Amino acid sequence: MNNMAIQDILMFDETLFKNISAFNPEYMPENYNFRDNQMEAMAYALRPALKGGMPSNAVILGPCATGKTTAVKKVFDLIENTSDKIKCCYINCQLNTTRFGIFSQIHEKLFGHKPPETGVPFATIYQKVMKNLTDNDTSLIVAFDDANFIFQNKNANKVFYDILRAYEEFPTVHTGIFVILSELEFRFALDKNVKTVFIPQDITFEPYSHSQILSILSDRVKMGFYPNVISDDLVRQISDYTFETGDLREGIDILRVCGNIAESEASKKITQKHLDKALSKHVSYNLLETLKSLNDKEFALLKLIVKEDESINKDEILTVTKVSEKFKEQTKSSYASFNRILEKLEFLRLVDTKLTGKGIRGNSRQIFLRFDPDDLNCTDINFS
Ligand SMILES: Nc1ncnc2c1ncn2[C@@H]1O[C@H](COP(=O)(O)OP(=O)(O)OP(=O)(O)O)[C@@H](O)[C@H]1O
Repeated sequence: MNNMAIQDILMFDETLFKNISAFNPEYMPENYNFRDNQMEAMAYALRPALKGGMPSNAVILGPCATGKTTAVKKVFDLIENTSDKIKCCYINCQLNTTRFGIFSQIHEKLFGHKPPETGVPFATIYQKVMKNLTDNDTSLIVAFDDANFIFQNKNANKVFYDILRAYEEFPTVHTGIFVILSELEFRFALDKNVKTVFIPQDITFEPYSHSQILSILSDRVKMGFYPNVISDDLVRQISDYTFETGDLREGIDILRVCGNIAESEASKKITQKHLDKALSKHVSYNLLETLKSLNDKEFALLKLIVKEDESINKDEILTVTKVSEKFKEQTKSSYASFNRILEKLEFLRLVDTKLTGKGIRGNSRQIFLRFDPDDLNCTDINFS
């Protein structure tokens, strides 16, 4: 392609998107329906803190993309616009799993900047945060989104105690936590980990019905595209697909991909052909996000498993021992470190392992991939 053609693409300013950010994962929809009961329950939990009392803790539970994060952020915004007596801090636990990391976020919320990364002990930051809350007579509510990631780090659940038991050292400080979880099994893990101090109420986000999905996607179309860019029939088809996958994010993302395909063909409308193309190259949004969240070593191990899995014969199995030896050779990691990384990949449901009944004391384990690497060919994730 010559430079002129590339410039044409960049300068081509006819767009189907009125607001392309309406299809971004972090977009805050103004029109937010179907979650009034849950948002009311959150408001009731937090209300005591407005009057100088102790807020209630809550577990916010529901499958992926049922609006939990959006609802919490909306309630937090409403609370902070109503009163300066409550500071609400939202933590993405995929990005912050250590006590220090989490308290850095709280520090930033209160002081407008993070503490230095090194040289300041955790206790100093903790004292500073709690003293600020005491001096200003403010309560602290912390929402832990995707809190299951915290259980990965053994020390991190101490952070729940750090927050919930603050009143023992700082008697006037009122604190509460919202724990956001998308799988019921983590609810039990949470009980096991912090039972003694954490007696939460459950706020449940049920999956959206077919008609609710259609309504949400139709709204998003109005926000994101110019009028008449996409027909009702196509939006209905995308809703059907979304209902089947059970993940609203997929539907929102397919709308965006359809728009991009139509635009790349200089079409003024999205057609059936564009939708078919979008669906044929669509890869699960969750899978992509999970893969992108891996650090270098985790990705290296996954890559090795993909490679080894491709190279074995149909009648062979891929064993943990074989992969661990190659991984140690490749990265000079210890066996403990390999095991930790493998556990994380299992936890993220990218791989699975099972005992084969063979090997020493029948302890040999087989590794399986839980996704098809070929599905990722048209993405920027590359295993080769
Ligand atoms: N009632 C709704 N109206 C409009 N958009 C919604 C609604 N519920 C969810 N969404 C949209 O769906 C996407 C996923 O929502 P959100 O991140 O709040 O879900 P979640 O339950 O926290 O998901 P996860 O458990 O995967 O983190 C976002 O783009 C959000 O804007």
